[in-house]
Amino acid sequence: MTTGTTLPHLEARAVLFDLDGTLVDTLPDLHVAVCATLTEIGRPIVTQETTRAYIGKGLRVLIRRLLAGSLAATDGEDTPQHVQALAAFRTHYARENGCHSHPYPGVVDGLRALKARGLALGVVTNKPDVFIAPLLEKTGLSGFFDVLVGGDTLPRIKPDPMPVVWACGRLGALPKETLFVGDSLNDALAARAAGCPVFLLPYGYNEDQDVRHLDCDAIIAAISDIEPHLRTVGRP
Ligand SMILES: O=C(O)COP(=O)(O)O
Ligand SMILES: [Mg+2]
Repeated sequence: MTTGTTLPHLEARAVLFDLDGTLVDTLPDLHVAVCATLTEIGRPIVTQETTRAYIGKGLRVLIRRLLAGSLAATDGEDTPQHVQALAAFRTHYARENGCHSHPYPGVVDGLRALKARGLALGVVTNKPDVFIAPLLEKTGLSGFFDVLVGGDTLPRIKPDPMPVVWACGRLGALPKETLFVGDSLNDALAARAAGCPVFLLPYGYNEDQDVRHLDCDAIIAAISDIEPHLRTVGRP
């Protein structure tokens, strides 16, 4: 793993981005929707730091963790209360999505620079599909991406490599020519298993862990740090 000025130079045709915690700081929206959901089902609200720790493995796991009050609660059967909480969250988040969220510093400039170089760009997120386009629209990021893969596009989500491999295929690029940029273990595992080089950002949500301990090719400070370090193979 390298940081700062010692970033590796990569040859790339395409760049895939995680969404929550990488391109957009969505925690404020998610937290308002989490608290509204807990209130609706008669549970005490949680702190924003708890919501931050529970984000990452998709909506179903977020709800499981909230109802169990534990980061470890990732598997199991859905009870009627899970089903009720999931439905409530979808309603509340549809209202809040994009209202209090902002792209991180360097995102717009960084995406513009990559686009100007002719690279194909995509998003691979565990966020449910229905929320992706409205969020990109409200945060001024729609129009940059050639493919969007969400939490229900395919049978598997990150950390499985399936959505990453599929997105590479849609962009006409081999995984080894596609840089994956994310903020979490789910991203690093999915991208590595797919065969992509991986850059991670330290400012996002990584289920309470420090990304600096993860297997990646570089930790970068901002999306605008990427373009100077890419050699373009050519647009597919
Ligand atoms: O919805 C989540 O759990 C996380 O979404 P992400 O994959 O964009 O970080
Ligand atoms: Mg993320």
